Amino acid sequence: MRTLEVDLGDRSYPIYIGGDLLKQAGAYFERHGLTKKSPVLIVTDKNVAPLHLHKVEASLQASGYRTVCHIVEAGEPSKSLAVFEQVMTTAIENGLDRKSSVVALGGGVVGDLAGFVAASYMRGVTFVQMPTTILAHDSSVGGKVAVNHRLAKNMIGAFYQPEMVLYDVNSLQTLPDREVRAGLSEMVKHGLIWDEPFANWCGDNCDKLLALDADALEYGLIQGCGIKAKVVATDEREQGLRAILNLGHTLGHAIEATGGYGEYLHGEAISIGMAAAALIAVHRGRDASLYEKTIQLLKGFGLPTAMPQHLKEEQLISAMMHDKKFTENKIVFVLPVRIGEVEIVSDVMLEEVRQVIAELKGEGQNV
Ligand SMILES: O=C(O)C(=O)C[C@@H](O)[C@H](O)[C@H](O)COP(=O)(O)O
Ligand SMILES: [Zn+2]
Repeated sequence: MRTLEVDLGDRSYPIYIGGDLLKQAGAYFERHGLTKKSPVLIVTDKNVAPLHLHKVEASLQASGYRTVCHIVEAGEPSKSLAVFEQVMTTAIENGLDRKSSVVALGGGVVGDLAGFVAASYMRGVTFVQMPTTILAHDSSVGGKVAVNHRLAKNMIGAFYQPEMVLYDVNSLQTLPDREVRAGLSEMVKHGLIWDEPFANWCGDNCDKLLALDADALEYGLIQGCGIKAKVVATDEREQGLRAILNLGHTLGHAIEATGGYGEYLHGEAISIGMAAAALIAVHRGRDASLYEKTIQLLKGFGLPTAMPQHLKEEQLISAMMHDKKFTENKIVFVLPVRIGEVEIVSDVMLEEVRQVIAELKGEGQNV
């Protein structure tokens, strides 16, 4: 088991990464001094519940905790205000109080939803992240919690840090192939924004990662979480540096919203977004090899890098304009400088984006 620290002063917290941690949930709760007098709400989804819920419940109950569960539909549509209200109802009806904890057992959707419940219930209760996907190595660290609005992704939310992240890597072994690839998209992103050797390592170990080789996976997750933890510790509330974690997300979020939040997984959408960012950078004078290397890396993981034909340019542009990254009439883009380094730019013109959308449509479908 490895422990990484997200260093945020008196709100610092550990990320525990290792095997069979869900079965030890009760011991970790005790280690963190979480009270046994108040109920614990576990939020999970219909895919994760049959696989992992019993382990967490059994462990917490064996340690003397009273647990309550709320199981949502799997998938992005559960990140909605309607589902948020349903989880709140469960919390109220089961007598959660200010000393209660909310556990997110699942991937990014469950983490963001449960985190926003934790941040809002009685103005904030203890939040514990138990990620069960590769993608969640990114989303479970850093405290961004939110639900979506029909018009734009993650529009209603908060910065709310967890008490701990309990990352049981064994839980990844049952992930469907599509989820594996989509999760690795965020891992590749961490290499692209921060660490060229790690980006190269991802490329070299693509087959092992896709085959869920335990050692490769654990190494990749430790590196990815480590990069994320460093960036968040430097700029918790995204006043500057933290925006680099948004590589691929400007267009990526627009693709998710335009696709109705059901068509593309987050990791797939940001893969196309990362290809777009690299192409914009090349149009602005970076070496063409930057785009080639980026898409080679993404394609190695079977990730899409072409813009789906049926997504209308105007709808994508309009979705981008509703995004948080649109301020003072400018769209903020994270653009690669080279592999392992990015810059945050706010002077990308709509014409440049239109051109790239058109060019990436010409790439054909390559999922
Ligand atoms: O933690 C961050 O900061 C990120 O940007 C990580 C992203 O991968 C993640 O998808 C995040 O939720 C996007 O945040 P948003 O502020 O653009 O909604
Ligand atoms: Zn993301």
